[in-house]
Amino acid sequence: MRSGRRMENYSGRGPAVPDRVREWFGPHTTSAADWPLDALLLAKGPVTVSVVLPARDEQETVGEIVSIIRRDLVDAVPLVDEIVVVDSRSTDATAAVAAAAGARVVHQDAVLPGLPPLSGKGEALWKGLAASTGDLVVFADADLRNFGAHFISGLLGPLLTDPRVQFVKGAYERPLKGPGGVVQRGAGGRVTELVARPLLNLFWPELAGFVQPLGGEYAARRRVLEAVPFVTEYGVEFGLLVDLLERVGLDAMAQVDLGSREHSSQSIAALGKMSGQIILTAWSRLERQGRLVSSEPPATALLQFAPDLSTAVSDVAVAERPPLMSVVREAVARGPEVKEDVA
Ligand SMILES: O=c1ccn([C@@H]2O[C@H](COP(=O)(O)OP(=O)(O)O[C@H]3O[C@H](CO)[C@@H](O)[C@H](O)[C@H]3O)[C@@H](O)[C@H]2O)c(=O)[nH]1
Ligand SMILES: O=C(O)[C@H](O)COP(=O)(O)O
Repeated sequence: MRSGRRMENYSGRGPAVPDRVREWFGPHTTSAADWPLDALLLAKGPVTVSVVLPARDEQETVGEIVSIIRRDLVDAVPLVDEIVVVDSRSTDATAAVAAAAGARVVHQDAVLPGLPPLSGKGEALWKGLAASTGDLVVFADADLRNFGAHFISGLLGPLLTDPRVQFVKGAYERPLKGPGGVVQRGAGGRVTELVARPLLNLFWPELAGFVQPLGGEYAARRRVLEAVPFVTEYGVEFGLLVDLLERVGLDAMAQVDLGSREHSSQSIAALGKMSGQIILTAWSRLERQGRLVSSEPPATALLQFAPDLSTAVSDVAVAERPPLMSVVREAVARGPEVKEDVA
């Protein structure tokens, strides 16, 4: 593995970074600039790469993202072999825009149609995994507003050059657009900072060195992704980190600094629901790991208040898809036709 970044402390006081995290961070954290395209192409050989973009109502951004990947990583250099957009029940022109830009579009509910449909981002990713074929799979959100090809090539660097690496997560600075469009550097990622990072530090401190544990840009070897469950909704990234830690160990996980990442922010109410889904995902992993024994399952209804104190109740329950490998094995045992793509 390349030599990476040193971990800097904000101040010398207070509790120290755990040795395990500090030792991991340096050699396992690189920057996109460390992975030039010519070096990646040399390393690629016969390995195939799929980019999978989950998209629900992303007609404003998905076209440009697909076009950039096509132009820079398919036409200019043969780094990416397929671009799959998973249309996640969009009600806008996402599917048409993505197809016009050169992606293969699959509809979330049309992949593995024999299974009862589930919902949310985790389901879109799992279906995208089923509908794609590359040895390496790169996931990226379809709502990025400052997308560049380095988001994809950077994530591929450690996987193409080091056989020990199984999973690579994007790291970045996240600006937040506040009232009046004023951009605050480093203020984005509110669920990350208020929910996910504290949960990880408290219960899976080995994962504390991941700069953006919830980020939607990450890549992995197909065989590893097919061997772990996918939590539905917005629990998917948290669940994958915890499950992959258990399956492959921290030293097979890496991160790459991709610079700055801008996306379309959701409302506080929507982020509250996302937080509920992440907390329930953490709960499920604590239970599964035998670290929490409860007499009753958590409630899954979230009551929220508007400024006029009117109320809304939503269900923040998450479900789970089993490792894709087990589903494909079962389907093969049953007979042909496991996948269907509908453009
Ligand atoms: O039902 C859904 C919901 C979202 N998406 C897509 O998933 C991506 C990320 O969704 P978004 O609503 O933009 O999530 P964020 O508010 O940005 O949430 C952050 O935190 C989430 C929880 O970890 C991660 O899933 C996201 O990738 C990460 O950007 C986008 O392309 C969406 O179109 C779907 O495909 N189906
Ligand atoms: O990852 C997160 O924490 C959520 O997507 C919220 O991000 P935001 O605060 O940048 O909107």
